Amino acid sequence: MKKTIALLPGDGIGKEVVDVTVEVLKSVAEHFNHQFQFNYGLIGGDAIDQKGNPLPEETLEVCRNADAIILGAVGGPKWDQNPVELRPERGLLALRKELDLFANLRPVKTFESLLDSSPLKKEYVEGVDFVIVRELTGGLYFGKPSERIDYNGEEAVVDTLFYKRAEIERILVSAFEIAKTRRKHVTSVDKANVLESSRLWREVAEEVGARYPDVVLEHMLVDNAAMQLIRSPKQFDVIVTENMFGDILSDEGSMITGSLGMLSSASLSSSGLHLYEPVHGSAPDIAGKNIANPIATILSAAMMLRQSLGLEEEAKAIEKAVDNVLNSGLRTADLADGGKFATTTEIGEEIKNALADDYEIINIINNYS
Ligand SMILES: NC(=O)c1ccc[n+]([C@@H]2O[C@H](COP(=O)([O-])OP(=O)(O)OC[C@H]3O[C@@H](n4cnc5c(N)ncnc54)[C@H](O)[C@@H]3O)[C@@H](O)[C@H]2O)c1
Ligand SMILES: CC(C)[C@H](C(=O)O)[C@@H](O)C(=O)O
Ligand SMILES: [Mg+2]
Repeated sequence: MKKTIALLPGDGIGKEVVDVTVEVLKSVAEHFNHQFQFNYGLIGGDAIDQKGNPLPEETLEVCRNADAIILGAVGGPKWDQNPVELRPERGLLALRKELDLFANLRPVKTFESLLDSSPLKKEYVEGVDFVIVRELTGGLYFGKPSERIDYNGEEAVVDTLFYKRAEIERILVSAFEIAKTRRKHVTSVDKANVLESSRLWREVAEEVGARYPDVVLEHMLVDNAAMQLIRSPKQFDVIVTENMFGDILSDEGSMITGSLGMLSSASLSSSGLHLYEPVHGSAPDIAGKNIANPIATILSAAMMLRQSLGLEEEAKAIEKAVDNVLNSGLRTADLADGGKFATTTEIGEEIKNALADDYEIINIINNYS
């Protein structure tokens, strides 16, 4: 199979984790006889420095001509004082909007070998398996006005939480469709006791829910949801929520697995061109040290193989290799609890080795069948 993958490493550890992920994908391509063409694009701070624009037109073209997109992360202190249109995050938001990447899936699933790495007690995290379906192209992130204003001579500021009914409906439909393939339970998270946007959200959730009689719909206020994620995370199957609530709850959810460096994501569009990225950011505090955990990005690549390229066996091979490496006790610093740790590139190498062992087994089985 011949496929084109757009690579947008971005800033900070984004580059380090994407580099390692590409090596893993090359190994998969070689062994499963695929041709992956990797086309790079600039985004974020790097793009501002080189092109004066956090999302240059060339990058959009690279994405539009690809079968799928992998992104590292954007941002860093170097650009934090820039005017809003020259902030790295603007590049990512513009990309999400341009490509209509409205459904952000963030699976939170614990790994047996990492049960002791979570700050939560083992009995609370064992068996946790839910997915956050985060609306990604609306809400507070995109509503206008969003600006500083003069309010009767006083400095003031306004951000706008804006949703069209259809935008709420399509993300809820996505959540229910996903729930149908899982444990058939949707928790719709909102702040309906305060926000009008949440009251419309709840109304639409009820309407969409009625079309899925086999799926249980539950509403939960976001402050309670933040608490329930820690108190009893196993109760969740599919959490669907608006853009900013999803951003916050997914970073919180990541700690159930032990580290933000473990959480992968897929941003799905209406057009079929999807983007895959770790949930974490550019981590300026550890950038350039070769100590970042690349697993979130590697698992995002597995999601890409499954969802965008239809390569289920290859996706499973990566997930199994990650599992094997973690089972062997190897950890990046974020999971090593102050003990001995492996570097970003070492983890990548070990995942490639684990893949190679797996291919060998596949070959042996094929030769005997
Ligand atoms: N999708 C994205 O591109 C994205 C996401 C979040 C934040 N950001 C940007 O990243 C910059 C830094 O933001 P932040 O520090 O709040 O969030 P962050 O996610 O970059 O880092 C938060 C903490 O988690 C650690 N961490 C994150 N990923 C890790 C990994 N793979 N391995 C080990 N440790 C990891 C970091 O070292 C840091 O201590 C900001 O400019 C922000 O806008 C970008
Ligand atoms: C960098 C930032 C714009 C982004 C977001 O808030 O969506 C990030 O935190 C994420 O979770 O992907
Ligand atoms: Mg975030």
